[in-house]
Amino acid sequence: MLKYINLRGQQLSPSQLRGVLPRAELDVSAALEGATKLIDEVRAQGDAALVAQAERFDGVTPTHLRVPKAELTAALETLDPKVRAALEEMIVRVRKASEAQVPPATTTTLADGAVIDQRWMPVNRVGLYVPGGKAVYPSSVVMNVVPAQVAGVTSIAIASPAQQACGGGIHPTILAAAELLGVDEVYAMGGAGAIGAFAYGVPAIGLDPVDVITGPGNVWVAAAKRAVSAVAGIDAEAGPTEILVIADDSATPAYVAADLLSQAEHDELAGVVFVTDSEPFAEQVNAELAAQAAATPHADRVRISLTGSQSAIVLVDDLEAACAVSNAYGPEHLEIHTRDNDATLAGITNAGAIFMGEYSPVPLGDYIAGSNHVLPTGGQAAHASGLGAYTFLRAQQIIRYDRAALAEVTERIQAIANDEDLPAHANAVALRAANDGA
Ligand SMILES: NC(=O)c1ccc[n+]([C@@H]2O[C@H](COP(=O)([O-])OP(=O)(O)OC[C@H]3O[C@@H](n4cnc5c(N)ncnc54)[C@H](O)[C@@H]3O)[C@@H](O)[C@H]2O)c1
Ligand SMILES: N[C@H](CO)Cc1c[nH]c[nH+]1
Ligand SMILES: [Zn+2]
Repeated sequence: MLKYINLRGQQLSPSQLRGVLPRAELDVSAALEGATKLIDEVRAQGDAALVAQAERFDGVTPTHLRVPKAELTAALETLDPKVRAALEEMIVRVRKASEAQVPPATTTTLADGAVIDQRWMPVNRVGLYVPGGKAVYPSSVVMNVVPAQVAGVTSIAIASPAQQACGGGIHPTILAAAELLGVDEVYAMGGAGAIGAFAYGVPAIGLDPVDVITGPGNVWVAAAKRAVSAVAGIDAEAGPTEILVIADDSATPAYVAADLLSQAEHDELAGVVFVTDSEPFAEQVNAELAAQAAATPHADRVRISLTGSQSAIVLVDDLEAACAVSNAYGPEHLEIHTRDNDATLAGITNAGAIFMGEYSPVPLGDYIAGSNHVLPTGGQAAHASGLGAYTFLRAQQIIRYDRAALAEVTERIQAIANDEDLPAHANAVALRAANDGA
């Protein structure tokens, strides 16, 4: 089912590894031009472009671009109680874990009367994207909204594509999740156009520009976030899902295969990579995968994902080499199924989230572990974090020096300022020293 890349007996550098590891042909860079055109349409034509894009890509005219409050209320009232209970548990766990992501304010005293405070300020307004193309993602409402609320953001807008199956409305479970969390600014708009609408605003529907845009999405959404990132802050690009599993022959083939399959069902562009030091075990997992893939409801999508250029089994000499492969790839999700999982973890540097052992599969993190499922893709785990309360916070330093503390460093400031040929800087402190008779 998965093709093999055999790296045994080779000592490759991280950049050489990146050259041979699988990646999707349609990546964010390739989608950038198309996404930018869709954003430009929204900038120029506002709501008319959003409606035209929904008709073109979602095959439906949105009933309203701005969802009326009554629809949100009705969606929660009619929500299946079991789904409501699951959402509520997810909210509780994600909120607890997100609260641990707010750094404390600090005060550092450098000398008498010389103090630097650091505080963490939430941004004012955010636009949160909730995907809704091949699947609908009420869980992403929770994963976006809860950390924003924990950070203290007061103005929250949500966007999700209009659904043909819902007659041009947003899927009711998404609306119910928004209502459960007390968010009532919800727009039926999807893809790159929705990201453009958040970044630049759409006055005709009362949508003001936001400071930060977060949330997962397909390659067009991820490209649009990159395109607007000079205008609004973004989280990681969080594009088509990826899973990389490191396993040795102590693991259970059916579990490894099921977890690989779980992420393949998101998108034909989903990346599925399995790294192992055991060829017989690789064959068992591949056979399991073929059997499970044939029987899964989204078999067509899964087959395209598993056989695409972005998916493979990578054979390595040992688990140290497996970690090197994983670090070079920088997966969104890394699962570790080895005899000594913590020893393997010690070799890992780059990953969006790490799932340890047979009983911590990725779908646990997708829904209810308490961790956030909005995670960096396309190798961005090398420099980016998953979504968290910190995504909505800015560190601000507050400088408090009194007269004596400034006098103590005046000479040093003058020395550096003059060396940089910035004498007005030197003068600003010299003036105070002169006034104080120093
Ligand atoms: N990395 C993460 O944290 C994470 C989390 C959850 C989901 N995901 C990913 O989110 C994605 C969800 O994708 P989806 O498609 O189901 O929903 P989506 O809402 O992201 O995308 C649907 C929208 O894409 C646009 N679109 C569709 N075809 C297009 C085309 N040819 N050109 C331009 N725009 C087009 C349309 O505007 C449509 O409304 C999947 O790839 C999934 O793997 C990622
Ligand atoms: N696996 C996705 C993150 O890449 C998140 C998700 C939401 N629903 C199901 N799965
Ligand atoms: Zn998932």
